[in-house]
Amino acid sequence: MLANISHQGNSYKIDFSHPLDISISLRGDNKNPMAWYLKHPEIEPVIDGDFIGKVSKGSSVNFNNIWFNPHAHATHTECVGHISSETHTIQQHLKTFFFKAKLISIEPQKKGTDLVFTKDQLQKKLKDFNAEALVVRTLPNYIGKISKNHSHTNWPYIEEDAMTYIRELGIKHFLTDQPSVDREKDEGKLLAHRAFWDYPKNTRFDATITELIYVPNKIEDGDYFLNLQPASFENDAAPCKPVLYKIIE
Ligand SMILES: N[C@@H](CC(=O)c1ccccc1NC=O)C(=O)O
Repeated sequence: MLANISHQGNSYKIDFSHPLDISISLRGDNKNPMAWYLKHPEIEPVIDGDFIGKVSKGSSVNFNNIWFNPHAHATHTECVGHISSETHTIQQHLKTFFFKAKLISIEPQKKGTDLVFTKDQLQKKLKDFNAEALVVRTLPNYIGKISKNHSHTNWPYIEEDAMTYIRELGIKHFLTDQPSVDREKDEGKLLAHRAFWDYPKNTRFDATITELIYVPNKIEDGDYFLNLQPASFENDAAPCKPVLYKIIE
């Protein structure tokens, strides 16, 4: 199914029959990715007296409860409500779901004991940037990311001035394969989150950060359209299935 898209004075063609899924599918065992010191999600049949919600145990339907945390376990999209004292939900603030996007791959730089994404690295990759969404794939990239336990790993993070640069480029939606854009243990500073949303000075309520994506190596760096579709939750963050579409012409 082909679509012709007019976007800011330009025409593009994409093929809806070739989606490039960059989400991680959530599972109820320790092969699910984990962060923030939680154990893995649970997907278990409802048990109520003699009833077990499992066809193989005599029920007419499979009927599971699911326990998970969007920030710790799922490809998830968050709004400024993640760091604000007032309540803001992703459902309230994200109202459109299709964006021009750029995918770049960056190997973070060593800085003391940390690995960081710098402004300089971004500037080199985003010279003639013209999109609403930026997807950053961390190098090295490997399939083990879909079942990694990130807790206590001090993952790579975005430096504050690099995130300010991202905001100043007008990027509304930022996607990363890390559990956070900030340092794992940062005494609650959350400098990159604050810089991205410009919180609390000039808050960008319609801007989002999507974390814990996985971009398979077969997807090349370049320009795409992005369908960013968090599930409808009245919460600061919701599980999400971001999907890229290659621009054919
Ligand atoms: N880096 C913060 C902690 C933090 O961001 C956090 C801690 C527990 C659960 C979730 C967190 N952030 C999630 O997106 C800190 O060190 O205080």
